[in-house]
Amino acid sequence: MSRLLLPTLFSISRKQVLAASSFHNLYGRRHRSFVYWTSAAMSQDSAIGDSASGAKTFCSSLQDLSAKKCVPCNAKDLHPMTEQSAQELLQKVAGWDMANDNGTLKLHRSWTVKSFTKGLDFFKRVADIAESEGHHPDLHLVGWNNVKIDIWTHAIGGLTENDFILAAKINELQVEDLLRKKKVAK
Ligand SMILES: C[C@H](O)[C@H](O)[C@H]1CNC2=NC(N)=NC(=O)C2=N1
Repeated sequence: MSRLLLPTLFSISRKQVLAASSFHNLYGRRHRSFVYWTSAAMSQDSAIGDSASGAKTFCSSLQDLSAKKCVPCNAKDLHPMTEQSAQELLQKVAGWDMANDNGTLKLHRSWTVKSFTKGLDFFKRVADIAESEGHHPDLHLVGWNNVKIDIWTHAIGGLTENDFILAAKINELQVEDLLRKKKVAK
């Protein structure tokens, strides 16, 4: 990144980010990465409040979700993410879907495990992450070997970046030993 660009990038304020975003909304979305950056910046802001400069937001939005930490859900300026921002972040959590449950956006993913007890082992591995993040999923074990997980931020009745961070960390779990082998089509 050229030296000239770096200071300007690090001096971007939230207002400039929002102006740039509306510019892009008005004049088409030629640079998907920029739109991603803007929406991620806003969703990042909504998660941690107004950052003093775009720099912190800019840097953190480049960070991989699984390397980030969840913030306390009682943070006063935590707001539900817009469906558009959620769609952008959904691209970063492979295997997860988003559903609108009576107006509440939620993340959802399911797995087939080898046995009922392997399903409980799966829950334990997820629980360890949830406890360390202070952010918790809804866990379901149905039909004895189907693990289904829903994630949303209960405190605000919608999706925040916390939910995507938790989903990304669940995706990093080593669970191959618990999963039923996929049937190979003959
Ligand atoms: C203070 C602390 O952040 C809250 O009690 C947490 C606990 N875990 C949580 N998990 C989820 N998914 N949503 C919440 O609102 C939530 N709140």
